[in-house]
Amino acid sequence: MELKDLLKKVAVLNQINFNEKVEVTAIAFDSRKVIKGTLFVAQKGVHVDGHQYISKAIELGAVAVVCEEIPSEINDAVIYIQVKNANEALAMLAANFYDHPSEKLKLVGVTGTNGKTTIASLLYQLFDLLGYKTGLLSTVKVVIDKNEFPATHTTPDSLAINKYMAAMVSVGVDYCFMEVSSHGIHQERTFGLDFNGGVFTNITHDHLDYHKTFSEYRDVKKSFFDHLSKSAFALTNTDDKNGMVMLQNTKALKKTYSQKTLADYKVRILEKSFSGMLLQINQHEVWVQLVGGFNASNLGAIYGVACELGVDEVELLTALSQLKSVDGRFQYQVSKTGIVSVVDYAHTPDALKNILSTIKEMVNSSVNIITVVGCGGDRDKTKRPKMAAIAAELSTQVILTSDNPRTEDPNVILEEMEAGITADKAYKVLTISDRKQAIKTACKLAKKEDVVLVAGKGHETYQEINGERTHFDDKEILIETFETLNR
Ligand SMILES: CC(=O)N[C@H]1[C@@H](OP(=O)(O)OP(=O)(O)OC[C@H]2O[C@@H](n3ccc(=O)[nH]c3=O)[C@H](O)[C@@H]2O)O[C@H](CO)[C@@H](O)[C@@H]1O[C@H](C)C(=O)N[C@@H](C)C(=O)N[C@H](CCC(=O)O)C(=O)O
Ligand SMILES: Nc1ncnc2c1ncn2[C@@H]1O[C@H](COP(=O)(O)OP(=O)(O)OP(=O)(O)O)[C@@H](O)[C@H]1O
Ligand SMILES: N[C@H](CCC[C@H](N)C(=O)O)C(=O)O
Ligand SMILES: [Mg+2]
Repeated sequence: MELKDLLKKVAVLNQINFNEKVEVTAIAFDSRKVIKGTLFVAQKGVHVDGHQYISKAIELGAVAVVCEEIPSEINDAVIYIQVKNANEALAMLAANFYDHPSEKLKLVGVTGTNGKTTIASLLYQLFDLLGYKTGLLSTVKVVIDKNEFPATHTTPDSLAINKYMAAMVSVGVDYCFMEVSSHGIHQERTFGLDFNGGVFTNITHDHLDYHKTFSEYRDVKKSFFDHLSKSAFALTNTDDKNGMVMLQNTKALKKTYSQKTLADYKVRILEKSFSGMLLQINQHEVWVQLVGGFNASNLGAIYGVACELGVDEVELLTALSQLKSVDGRFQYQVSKTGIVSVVDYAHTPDALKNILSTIKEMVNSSVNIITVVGCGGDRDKTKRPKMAAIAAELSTQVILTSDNPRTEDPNVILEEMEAGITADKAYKVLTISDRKQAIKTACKLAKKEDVVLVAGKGHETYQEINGERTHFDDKEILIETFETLNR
């Protein structure tokens, strides 16, 4: 593609050696991926400044460089383009390179601390059931119609987003549902995408290592709605105290969903059990196979999105009742001696509180709830004591364990979790750093009808220790353990 076409709508401050006819064959923001004919975008990252790799990129064949600061030494054979914000420039370049695929899809983004994967994946299932070709960008996987690809991020970089969306367009995908993480918004990964709608789930404690304050984290989420267009809809959860804040400055059509207050999409739980819930959504009754108050809320959002996208209500209700739980989100099984085990991706204080409250509401008071939980390394440290305290408050017994220690010492993470346990709860808490042993111990402690909750990893099939990932699957270990124990 010629450079002039690639640069459309990119806010250029300055150019050196400019030649609009130069052919660009690829775009890269990582110097290690540069090949001959590439346009290299230098981004200021969290760890290093991409500007220091400009010469490496040129060595490998970059013909043009987009950067925020022009280097002091210039190569006459290379074009330098200065921009104010390299992340935004990358997003525009990617959209131009792939011919604006987001404009050719009906695209809905889901943001919030918890529920993004659940809502986006269930929307994928729903529209697939309704017979549409559908795409999904989620924490668990990327799906292009029926083809699945592993996900690297909740919200991939803008180049990958546009590439995936172009692939969706090329196979005739109509609808695309994507998770929009706060990192994604802050790093402009979603900049310039043409959203038909946005959904806000909730905002609670997470990622305060990255965003520093809660209000900064909230404002980043809000900026997603600030940028929606007039023809899009903005659907918010008014049960969250920041729900209406998200819509304050949006030009989009404002819509609400709620379990507690009057809303455009109002949900009530009429009946609940481990096998599903009877819901009332806007005067319609529907039996769903998902459980938990938070899923009733998620289904309110899904119903709202489908209605805003024009799906027929009768068709919608039938399809809603067919939705199956998402991988690693409240996945439960019952052992042959009647012990219930639940695997859930709850890795924030709020999610852990919700999942435990949901379990408590569904069992009688004689049932023991044994929770196995850890906190990830190189992530927000302030959630550690909070998650341990919640587990101890709402469980009969707690086993604190490891969850992707990454580059941190697992024992230090566990000490930081233990700091949240008050003396009166200490009797019910064990610490077993080895996650497999922790799960096995929980299974041994459980009796008929007791519930073993293994929280934090959900769909993940690895444990990351010191940068190395080894196979680890909570569900597999539960099955294996119950089999070996013959319980
Ligand atoms: C903290 C964070 O968000 N980091 C993301 C960021 O990396 P970074 O800022 O650390 O990059 P860096 O290493 O400082 O490098 C800066 C620049 O130099 C370039 N570089 C670097 C080295 C080199 O040799 N050559 C070169 O050109 C890099 O490509 C980059 O453009 O930009 C990278 C490229 O887009 C991302 O892959 C990376 O995600 C990392 C892997 C990550 O773990 N991100 C997590 C925290 C994240 O984004 N999570 C959210 C969801 C969380 C949630 O909702 O729960 C997500 O959307 O997945
Ligand atoms: N609407 C909700 N409100 C609160 N908790 C929820 C909600 N939906 C799901 N959860 C809980 O939060 C956990 C994570 O849910 P989910 O994976 O859908 O969130 P996410 O926003 O995609 O998270 P991530 O940012 O890590 O990708 C679930 O396993 C469940 O315990
Ligand atoms: N998207 C979240 C996932 C956390 C999952 C948990 N298992 C962990 O590894 O900390 C993050 O990257 O912070
Ligand atoms: Mg997710």
